[in-house]
Amino acid sequence: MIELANISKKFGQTTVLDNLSLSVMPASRTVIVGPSGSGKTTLLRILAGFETPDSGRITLSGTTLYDQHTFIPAHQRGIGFVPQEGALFPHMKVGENIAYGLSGSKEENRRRVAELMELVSLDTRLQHHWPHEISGGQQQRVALARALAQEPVLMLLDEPFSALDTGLRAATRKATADLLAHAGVASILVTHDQHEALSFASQIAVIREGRFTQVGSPAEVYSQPVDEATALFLGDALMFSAQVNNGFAHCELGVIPVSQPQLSGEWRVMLRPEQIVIAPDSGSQAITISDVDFTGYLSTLTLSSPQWSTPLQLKTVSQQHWRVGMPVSLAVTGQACVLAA
Ligand SMILES: Nc1ncnc2c1ncn2[C@@H]1O[C@H](COP(=O)(O)OP(=O)(O)OP(=O)(O)O)[C@@H](O)[C@H]1O
Repeated sequence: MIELANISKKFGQTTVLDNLSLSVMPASRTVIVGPSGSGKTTLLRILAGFETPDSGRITLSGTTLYDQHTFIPAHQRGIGFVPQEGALFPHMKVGENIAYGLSGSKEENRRRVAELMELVSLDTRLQHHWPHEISGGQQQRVALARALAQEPVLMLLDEPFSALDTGLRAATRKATADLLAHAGVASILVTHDQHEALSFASQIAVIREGRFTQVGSPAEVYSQPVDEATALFLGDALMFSAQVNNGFAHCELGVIPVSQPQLSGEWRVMLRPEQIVIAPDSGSQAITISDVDFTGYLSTLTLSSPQWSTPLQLKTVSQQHWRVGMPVSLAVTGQACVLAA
């Protein structure tokens, strides 16, 4: 539905976006995730029409929004934009904020505002409040309702939940995802929070230094990251040097099947911590717990073995019976991922 092809952008001498291409399907949820300064906001602003790229092409449902000869301005793109906090006009009441840009009669607009407030689960009585009189989560819903009022086919969300505390953030994120799915609106969410990315997305695009390092489903990008930086960006990971052949990695943890059986040679391989099962074991394996860092639901165990060059740190669900000095055995479930770099 929206296609970006070879989008590049420089600010002065600095390349901020470097030849980015991406396809977003109708009614899908794409998340662009990457560290601070990697170009996420710049890309969203280019899509919205607030910024012009230096080269490339953007099309929406077959219509060219940008190329060397075309620039469709923001208000004609049919794209909604919900920025970070502070999105509401402070001098307008909630209802006026939502109605901003509606072109119907007073009565029609009043009805539409009420409909939109219901859609985003806001009490319609709040329309008479000033933005500063409502909570951060409610303000974000107002911003979303205002963007939905334009009936966009694509919604751009620039870290819209970042000012909310953890519980409200997860609830608002879920409500927004459900709402957009119900309305059949495709969305592109920008975040530097990996949990948010994995939870919201049907497609994740990982961006680093203005380039997409990987685009895929959350499960794919999480379990099959292309490189160490992408692996670590999306969650805890254990990396090992391994000799790979015939579909197996031979490493300090033993012999583990790999997900890319066509590869052979010396590689780094990755496991997610939940792939490792720890059991008390006084047998011959001689792995011992040398430290337990208890943080509630999760603990970080330091595990040592005379056969290993360095101890292994493993974040895992806490167990009461763990003690320093305890002998354990490890079992690996699933496949290790061979990392390209
Ligand atoms: N208008 C501008 N003029 C000059 N440089 C800019 C401009 N806008 C952004 N930049 C630079 O472009 C780079 C990418 O910025 P951008 O805001 O797109 O990153 P981001 O990934 O959204 O970061 P964050 O997660 O911190 O919001 C940064 O180095 C930033 O300083």
